[in-house]
Amino acid sequence: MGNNYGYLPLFETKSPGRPFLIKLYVLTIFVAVCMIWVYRVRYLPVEGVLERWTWIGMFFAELWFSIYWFITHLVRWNPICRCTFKDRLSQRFEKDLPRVDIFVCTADPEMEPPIMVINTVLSMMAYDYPPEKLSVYLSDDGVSELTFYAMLEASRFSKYWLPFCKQFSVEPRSPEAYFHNEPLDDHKLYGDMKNWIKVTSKQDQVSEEIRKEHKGFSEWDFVSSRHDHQAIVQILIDGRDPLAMDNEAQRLPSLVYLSREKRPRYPHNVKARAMNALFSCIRVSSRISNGPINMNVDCDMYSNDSNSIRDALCFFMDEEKGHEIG
Ligand SMILES: O=c1ccn([C@@H]2O[C@H](COP(=O)(O)OP(=O)(O)O[C@H]3O[C@H](CO)[C@@H](O)[C@H](O)[C@H]3O)[C@@H](O)[C@H]2O)c(=O)[nH]1
Ligand SMILES: [Mn+2]
Repeated sequence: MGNNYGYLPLFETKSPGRPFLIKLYVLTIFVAVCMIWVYRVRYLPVEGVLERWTWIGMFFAELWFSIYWFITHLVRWNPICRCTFKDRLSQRFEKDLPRVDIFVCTADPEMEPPIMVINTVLSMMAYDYPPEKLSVYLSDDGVSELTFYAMLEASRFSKYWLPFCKQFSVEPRSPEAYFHNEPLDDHKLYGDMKNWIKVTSKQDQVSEEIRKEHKGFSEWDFVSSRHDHQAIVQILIDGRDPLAMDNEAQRLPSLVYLSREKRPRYPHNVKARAMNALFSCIRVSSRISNGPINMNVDCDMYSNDSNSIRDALCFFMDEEKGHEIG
């Protein structure tokens, strides 16, 4: 590492070029656009104030759209693509890969149903990355007991889902997306979990039986409202604990539920403040995993490629060109 003798890059920048016919097509439109400008300037009406100003108005509208069109095609004229070499990343850095903290944000259990949120969370937990170096945090601005319950279910389901993904190279690793076209009866575990969450969502409160399953539910005894409550941090899976294992006896990534403190009269600045609670000096993650690489996703965006972290690290960790991009 760091020894540039026999250095092989972790990524490559290629120019696929733009086919000649597309370039020709764009050029013909460009010539046509120029002819419209010439026409507008040459045939400006000399009589009639209204006609004259309408003509000038049309000219400026066309000018504005042509500039927009021109800029759009200028940036597409010579496209480039970047390819990563994940095998080289593994060879050089597998033992020294950095810890990665992933933050998923949610804010409203009605607009962002907990089953969707945990599908995003599960797809992040299932990244192809050393589990002891991966932590997934859910920031819940809706301070919803139901979302916490769904996270508890997800922590249990992950013990089956993660080894299943690895064994069968599942893509994408969101269970809902993967089982999309298949009857849920064939995937009983996921079907059961989904049903439980659905049934619980229909009730006003999480039942007493469920509340007994985790001490974290007691936090909700002190929640006055969505805008008035203490900070809640619950570590559902502690990846630092070597005994946190899936059902194939492999280590699991950390899974943390967080709802930042909110009090009336204090602005809570939507997602931005939630990110501060996660990232800044009072950063919750710094006390748990403190990963130098952080990633943020909205709860409605599951990962559709289990190699995304490794792809990103190829850009960050390339010894010679990494600083140009990462
Ligand atoms: O008080 C809040 C409000 C929202 N969110 C979360 O922030 C994300 C984005 O909010 P949303 O209202 O869904 O905005 P979108 O237009 O879907 O999101 C785009 O626009 C946002 C604001 O420009 C960016 O922050 C997002 O990354 C980007 O995907 C969602 O996960 C929300 O759950 C919070 O965490 N706390
Ligand atoms: Mn959104």
